[in-house]
Amino acid sequence: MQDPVLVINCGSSSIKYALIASGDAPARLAGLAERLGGEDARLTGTDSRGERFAEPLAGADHHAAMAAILDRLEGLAPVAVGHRVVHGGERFHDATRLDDAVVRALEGLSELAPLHNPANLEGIGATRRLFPDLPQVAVFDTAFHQTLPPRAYRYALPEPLYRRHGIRRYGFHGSSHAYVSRRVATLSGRQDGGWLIAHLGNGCSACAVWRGESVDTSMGLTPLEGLVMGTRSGDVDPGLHAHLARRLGWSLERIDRLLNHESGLLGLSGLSNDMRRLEQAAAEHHAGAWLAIEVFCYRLAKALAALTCALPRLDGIVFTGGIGEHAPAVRARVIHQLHHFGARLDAGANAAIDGTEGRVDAGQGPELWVIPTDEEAWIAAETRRLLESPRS
Ligand SMILES: Nc1ncnc2c1ncn2[C@@H]1O[C@H](COP(=O)(O)OP(=O)(O)O)[C@@H](O)[C@H]1O
Ligand SMILES: CC(=O)OP(=O)(O)O
Ligand SMILES: [Mg+2]
Repeated sequence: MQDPVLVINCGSSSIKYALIASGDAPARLAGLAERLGGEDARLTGTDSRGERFAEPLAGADHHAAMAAILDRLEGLAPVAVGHRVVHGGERFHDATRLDDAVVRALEGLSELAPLHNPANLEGIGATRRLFPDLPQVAVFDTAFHQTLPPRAYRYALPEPLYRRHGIRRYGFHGSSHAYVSRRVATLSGRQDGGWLIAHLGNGCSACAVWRGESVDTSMGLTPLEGLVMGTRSGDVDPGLHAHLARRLGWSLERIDRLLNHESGLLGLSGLSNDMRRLEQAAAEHHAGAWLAIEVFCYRLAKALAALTCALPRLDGIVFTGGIGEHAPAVRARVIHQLHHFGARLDAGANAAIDGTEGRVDAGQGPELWVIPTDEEAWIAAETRRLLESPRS
């Protein structure tokens, strides 16, 4: 494996990793350490022979899980580590080499992405201790959205809140939107096109991309704005916060927990945050599961329709993320609700595609694509780009 970059995507209770070689068809080893901190923690992945493995990691924390991941890399020493960092705030516009001062600045941004940045910092701390001599790079979810114009990134709030406190829309999932928009431009041959990307994972966001640049997106100051997600509410009336505080005496922490952890698909269905589980339950006539899927799809279609305003021309729509890649019924519902844009699915192609790249429109209206995202490939490429640039 040539000059491999280790990519770390640290969540609150999981670490996704990939060791990605350089070259046109880069080899990779990848895996997932999940349920960290619990007795059922485990590490699963693919080894250098392409075989799947599963290893129990009972009680392991992030540091112990990182050590187990390194054991699995079988002596393939990385030349650098690239980290996903969700929030770069006003200060970080591009991939940045990590040192003590950058880590301190990232700690200061944690309150803007409380589900994500603290976990990203755990991963950074663990790998800096394990590899004190390797260059390490932060690749920000917010970086791709640096091209948003003011009309898209400003809230209708008094100007000093923006100028003095950085209260603006930042947007997230940038590595995914960047990777997928490059990929669809290549596959479709439309480098200059206008695209809508729907990234539908546990967190969900949509992005309008014109000529390769993000021009608007559904997430805002924090990764809570916009679409309905697994456990996050997405948009609610901003008056809800004051109402809950006055009527129910709820604290800010309680409201934060409600909107980040107890809402979305989970809150609507009363059953699960997992789309697979909801589709099964809906097939068995569970009313909450039906409603959750209906609200999820309607709100997504409405957001995509609104985002067309950011594009001089709509060439196509791309679905990605676990739900976007694997749930044909969700794609079908959303496209049906966008029929007045001329969007028409090929039902057979839509049903057949599952976790692979392909076009699913009926040959008229905007092109419709499914493209599996690869945030790790984007982060590895950005890490190399930074380290190979003359200024690094
Ligand atoms: N076959 C499937 N059908 C429907 N939903 C699926 C399927 N496979 C995965 N998903 C959904 O994808 C979501 C997780 O997306 P993923 O991109 O893996 O998450 P993360 O944001 O954690 O990377 C879950 O809601 C899961 O149910
Ligand atoms: C920003 C965000 O929502 O990330 P994730 O989908 O990994 O939760
Ligand atoms: Mg994700």
